[in-house]
Amino acid sequence: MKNQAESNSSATRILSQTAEVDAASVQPFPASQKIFVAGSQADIRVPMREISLDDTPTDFGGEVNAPVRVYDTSGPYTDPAVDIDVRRGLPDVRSAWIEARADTELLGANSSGFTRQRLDDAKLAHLRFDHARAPRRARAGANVTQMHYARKGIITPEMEFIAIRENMSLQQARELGVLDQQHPGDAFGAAIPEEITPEFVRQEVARGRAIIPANINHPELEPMIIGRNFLVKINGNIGNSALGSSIEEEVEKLTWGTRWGADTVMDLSTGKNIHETREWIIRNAHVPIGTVPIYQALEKVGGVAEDLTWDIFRDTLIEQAEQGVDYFTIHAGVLLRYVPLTAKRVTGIVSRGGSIMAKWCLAHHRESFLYTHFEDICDIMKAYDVSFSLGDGLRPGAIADANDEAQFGELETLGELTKIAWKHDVQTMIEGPGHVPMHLIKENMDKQLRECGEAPFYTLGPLTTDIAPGYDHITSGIGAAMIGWYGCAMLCYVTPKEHLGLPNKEDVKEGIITYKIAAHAADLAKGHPGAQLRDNALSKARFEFRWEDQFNLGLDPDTARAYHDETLPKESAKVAHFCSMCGPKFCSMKITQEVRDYAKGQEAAAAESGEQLVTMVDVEAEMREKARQFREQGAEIYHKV
Ligand SMILES: C[C@H]1O[C@@H](n2cnc3c(N)ncnc32)[C@H](O)[C@@H]1O
Ligand SMILES: Cc1ncc(COP(=O)(O)O)c(N)n1
Ligand code: MET
Ligand code: SF4
Ligand SMILES: [Zn+2]
Repeated sequence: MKNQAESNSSATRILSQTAEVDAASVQPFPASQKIFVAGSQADIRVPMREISLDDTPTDFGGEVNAPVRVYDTSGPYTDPAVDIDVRRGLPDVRSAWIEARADTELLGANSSGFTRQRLDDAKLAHLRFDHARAPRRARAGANVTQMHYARKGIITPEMEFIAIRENMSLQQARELGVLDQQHPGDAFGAAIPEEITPEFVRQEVARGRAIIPANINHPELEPMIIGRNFLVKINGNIGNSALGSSIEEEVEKLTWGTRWGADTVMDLSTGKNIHETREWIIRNAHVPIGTVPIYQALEKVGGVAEDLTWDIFRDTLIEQAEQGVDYFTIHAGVLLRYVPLTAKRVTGIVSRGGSIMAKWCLAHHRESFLYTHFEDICDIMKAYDVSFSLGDGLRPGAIADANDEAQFGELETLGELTKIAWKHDVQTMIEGPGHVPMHLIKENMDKQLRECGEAPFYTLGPLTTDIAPGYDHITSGIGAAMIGWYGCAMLCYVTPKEHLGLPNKEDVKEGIITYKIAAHAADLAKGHPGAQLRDNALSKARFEFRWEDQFNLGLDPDTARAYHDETLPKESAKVAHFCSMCGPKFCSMKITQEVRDYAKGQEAAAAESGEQLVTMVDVEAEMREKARQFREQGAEIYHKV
């Protein structure tokens, strides 16, 4: 793979002719089929992955195991019916829905001066994406946010798509009887319904408790939702830096990251050709894309924070909104009076956006233009439906700095800004820390819910200790699982390279899998309906020594299979009742099976002789349980589908 410097120097290499999709990102998942669940109109087709399972071996009962449907973030890349060409971009999902609302117009030209300048620059021809879309904007006076429609009582196709997606065929699973055991969970006051309906999605968006990041200029997007009463989501960060990476590598990180489960992706590029890199990313992204516009604005003023102006920033917002960015991180809560509160911190201000704004504020001795122009920013957001991700510019970057006055002062300001954004019907989530020891995490969640009127929280980790550089996906995965359980709606991943360097494609996968684990562990602990289905199926496959099913039901089948095969590569080992951990004589699950077989034989003999025995099965308890299940299912027959 070429780096940026190399690809710039090769005059013959024209990206719009040569770029190729990453081959690994378009492989089908093993034993999986891409299926689409239909909505109320033909063009609402909700993707899911269906994993088919082997029958249970006859010595375990010989039953058929129903296929398991899982949430699918991999998009058209794993759809055999779609011919992927990254030079053309992805198929259109939403344009007809957007047009049908009749409140937007296609523009004859881009509204951003910077965009027009880039398009006119002949020197950029070799980097340009050839199939840019004509920009769309709200008609004069119109507000095109999902929150605005929700508050008017309108259920959009996006909302219906999301309801089907979040339910993940839970209803079908219940009918098949595969969800016969799930722990109730403890959701700390979240209000997760038994079934997600389009009307529930609308209500949550209307009251600001959930957001649907979906810019009208990003019609390739498969709608998803971020909110405490929905499945916990994860974000993966990508993007170049001054010291490395190319457009192709970044598109590769995008497709690789969403393959493994990224629900949204942030392009945090700060290096060369930020505009062109983003164009390639968005046109090839079926997930929402977030950015931090102040990074590119700083690039435009040569990296001198004091030289930033509202005009440059405003043009950058419009430039990015017309490309299709779905959410903007805006560090508008960094107020002058909070900056001195960071003076005694161990690591000061670790947020890039936060440090840039702190510098500007001190240099001008004024509140930042992000704060003073906040309502002007709202006006731009609602003309394209870009969501706010209010940045935590003063988050702690060290365990010692957690939950300090600067951090919590900023959070209070973010609460005030949330209310202003909501006045404009602009969708809003709030960014959170950072480096926080476990016992101080819950206070972050509780304060955020209180200050920000339950707007979704979106946290970086948190990292629960500072002592493991090289393993910060783990130090932060621990905190992410905890805060997800407490009610955080989206977990921003941290890769093993955190604090050390720019993550590559492998780091992206490592970070995503770690965060899928954290998010799912949180869903389970919250008692999210249906969350335990996949666990139950995997545990059953494990106990029945269905090795292929155990691999295929996992988050990373490739690694699971490779680890198993490292010591027992032969095909015959795939039916063995042991693995190389304990070997055939010490396999506890095998011995359990022998205990059960033995007990069965004993019980039969005792029944004949009339002798009293300790039995494996409490017959009366079984009957009571069956009666309870029957009552429960009976109630569900009348549940509206
Ligand atoms: C806010 C967080 O964003 C991440 N971050 C910042 N820039 C990039 C990039 N180009 N690629 C991936 N992650 C990035 C870091 O992990 C940081 O902690
Ligand atoms: C969860 C999350 N992700 C990304 C950023 C942006 O980075 P920065 O604040 O360093 O500019 C952030 N503040 N919070
Ligand atoms: N690791 C830092 C943090 O915790 C960020 C460094 S890169 C902006 O937020
Ligand atoms: S990750 Fe590296 S460049 Fe970024 S703040 Fe930390 S030390 Fe500085
Ligand atoms: Zn850090």
